[in-house]
Amino acid sequence: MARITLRQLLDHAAENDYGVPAFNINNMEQALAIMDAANQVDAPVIIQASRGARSYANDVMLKHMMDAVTEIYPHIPVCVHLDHGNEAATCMTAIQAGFTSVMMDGSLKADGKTPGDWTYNVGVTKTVTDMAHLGGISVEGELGVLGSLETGMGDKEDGHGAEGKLSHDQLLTNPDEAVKFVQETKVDALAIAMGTSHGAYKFTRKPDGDILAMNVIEEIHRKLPNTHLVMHGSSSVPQDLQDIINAYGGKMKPTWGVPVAEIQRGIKNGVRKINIDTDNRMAMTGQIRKVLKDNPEEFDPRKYLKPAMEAMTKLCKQRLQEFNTAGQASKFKKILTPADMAKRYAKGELDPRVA
Ligand SMILES: O=C(CO)COP(=O)(O)O
Ligand SMILES: O=C[C@H](O)COP(=O)(O)O
Ligand SMILES: [Zn+2]
Ligand SMILES: [Zn+2]
Repeated sequence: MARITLRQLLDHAAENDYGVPAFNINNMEQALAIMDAANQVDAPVIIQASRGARSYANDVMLKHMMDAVTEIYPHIPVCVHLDHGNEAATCMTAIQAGFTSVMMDGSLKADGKTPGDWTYNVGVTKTVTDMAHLGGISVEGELGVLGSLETGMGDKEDGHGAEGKLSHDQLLTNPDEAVKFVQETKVDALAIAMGTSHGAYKFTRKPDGDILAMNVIEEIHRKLPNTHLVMHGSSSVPQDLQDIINAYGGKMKPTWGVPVAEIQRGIKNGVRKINIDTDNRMAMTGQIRKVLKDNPEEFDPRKYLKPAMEAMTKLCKQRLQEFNTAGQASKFKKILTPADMAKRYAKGELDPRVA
């Protein structure tokens, strides 16, 4: 049983200079596809479920799927993480369901739409870290609001995201505030805003520094060299996946995602968790479209879900290799339980170290 906390996993990643992709799941096929990839390349992995995933699949189903994958692949450390918790209660019920890590996204209020101010964000995030750490569970916070530096619009493409126009100050995490935020909340990982957004339509052109502000990450890393940084909205939206979808009846508009090279630059500068959902959605959908178009007589779901899973495994494997996560699973000597981690928090061993 190798369910690992985010904190232990990212501490290992920092010591060994790699990043860990956090892939979203909603169903068995996605869970199996991720684990197949992690197993093939000996990588630890983060599997995350959003509020939408929890209501789609049911917490009990998710809990047992996570038990199942750790039983099938006992040698692969798996962190089970809540993506974009909107309030303390959402985080606590995830912990009850067996998650080893939660995101309290206080950059937005509980409605998941209205930007939260400093006092709100620090308050709600600290409430969650205080409680979660007592049980040894890790917490990711977010400072800065995800959205486009091209248009100034928040990202509400998939339901969770700011509505309307945002200022440059909101769209770019302030490095000095990041230091204060980590000190006050004691989060284990910090998600930051620098121009990425959720979904497929991130950039209207190949991003440069004006619209994907990687320099902000570098500056935050200089001030917070010991804090694990998180990049959300980090799908690369590969052209070949857009082409497959469009070749088989899809209608995706031209778009750009986050180039892998920019993520690799982030990993050199403290980025340890990289959130990817859209690329996997596209990989699966492309294959489903292809099978159904090529074989209109087909109605056995396994006939299209199997190639969909294979395409997702291929994508996950590629990212695990590109982020140097591959080869790291067998390096873990001991997986600490949440109870072990709770003792470490209580002793102050895991308090933020601010330069
Ligand atoms: O950030 C994400 C989940 O929190 C996913 O981002 P993408 O939409 O770029 O895959
Ligand atoms: O926001 C991140 C992921 O893409 C999850 O999306 P979702 O809320 O539609 O499940
Ligand atoms: Zn999303
Ligand atoms: Zn996200």
